Amino acid sequence: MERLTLDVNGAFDPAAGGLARADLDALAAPARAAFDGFEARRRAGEVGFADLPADAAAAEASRALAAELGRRFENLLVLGIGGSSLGGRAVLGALCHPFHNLLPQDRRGGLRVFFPDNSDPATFAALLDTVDLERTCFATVTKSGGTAETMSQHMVLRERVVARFGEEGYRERCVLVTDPQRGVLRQIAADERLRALPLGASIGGRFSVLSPVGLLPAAAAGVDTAALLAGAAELEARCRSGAVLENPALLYAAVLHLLDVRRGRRLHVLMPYADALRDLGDWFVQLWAESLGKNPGTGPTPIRAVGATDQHSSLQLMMEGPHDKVVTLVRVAEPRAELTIPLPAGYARHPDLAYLGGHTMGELLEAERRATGAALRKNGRPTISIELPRLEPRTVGQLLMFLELATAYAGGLYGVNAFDQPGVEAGKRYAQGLLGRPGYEKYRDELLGAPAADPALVLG
Ligand SMILES: O=P(O)(O)OC[C@H]1O[C@](O)(CO)[C@@H](O)[C@@H]1O
Repeated sequence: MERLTLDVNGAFDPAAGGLARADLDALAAPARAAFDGFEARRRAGEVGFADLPADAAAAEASRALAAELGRRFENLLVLGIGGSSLGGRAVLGALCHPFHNLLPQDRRGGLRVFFPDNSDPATFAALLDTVDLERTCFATVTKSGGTAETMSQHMVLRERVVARFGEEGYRERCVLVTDPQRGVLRQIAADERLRALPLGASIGGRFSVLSPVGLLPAAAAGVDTAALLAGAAELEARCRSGAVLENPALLYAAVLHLLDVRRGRRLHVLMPYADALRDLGDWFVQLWAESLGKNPGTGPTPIRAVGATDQHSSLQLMMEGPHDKVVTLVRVAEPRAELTIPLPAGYARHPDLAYLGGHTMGELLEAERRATGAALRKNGRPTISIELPRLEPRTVGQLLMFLELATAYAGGLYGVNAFDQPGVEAGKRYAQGLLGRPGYEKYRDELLGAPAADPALVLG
């Protein structure tokens, strides 16, 4: 069976300053409590992400809307930020051709999909000037409906589209994904008679990749979302035990937690040896950081890296810097494509290069992964290994659900609520005050009334 494998031996290696089995045994009861706590919230209907693979109606609605858009348009712009963008981007990165958007339509098998997830006008203006608006539709994705970055993009694009194609043309081009129960976008959907897919109240943004938030762009790009969800369901079914050695996501959460609190390894590096999982690293960073970084000063720091690229960048720090990191190395056993490295006649007499001849690039990447793991452990740095047989919708679905469940359990182990993000609100309030949002005057005044900066500390 094609399934994800987790190997935590590298976290128990004495040479790597790893854990003892007794550490894990001592965590059995807290791990079970974390599992039970999550399951209780799930049963109460508070936290719904683990049940998304079973939501056939949501999946079908996403597929149907994607198919409809695909018949009429060539480009899809996904307007969203954070969890309303990163999940879809991770799925497309993992499963589509690396240059999906550059391929001709007959080789793409779906729409071109863009994720302009920032309110940086330079990028957004360039994107709008580049795509053919006639052939472009857009999905405005925001659970709250009020995210300034997303809604600013929506309002800019809406104006252009209405100016060129009229209200009817706007209605054809714009779809929404939002919470059907609350938020201003729900009201706009009704007022403007826009098609909207629901994002249930129990699905937090960063846990929404298997909801219409991730499924709509994935289906639009041609990903087999049924297989993606089937893989997620398979992984969820493997995680129905509160016994740490019977539940892979619970074991992963437990080992990372123990390495933090017992060994001071509070920087958690996720390092896939596959370019296709680069964006998944960004998705994981939001998942782990927003879920676990909570008052009062709790939480590990997630870091994303990519092998072998980061062997020539941050690896030096991981290898010899502070003993505060654990590296999860992700292997994809069978690369999507393979290239044999030829040995030109003139190179054979250079032993520094000749050894490469006849190997495949996949063999090189795999040797680097094995070697880097071994070197890290020998240097006193613990590692964890995750392996996928290959990158396909089922295995990627497994990986997504694995990391989501691990995050939920880790919340219990750290004693924090993994499903809120109060810390991001303070900055939003100040920004909205500066922009003149009614009711936010006191935040503007507080910001502008802050003690004057010391000019001696400003150079330039
Ligand atoms: O989907 P929304 O409500 O626009 O939120 C976008 C993102 O903003 C946050 O609320 C804060 O960064 C994230 O949790 C969320 O994924």
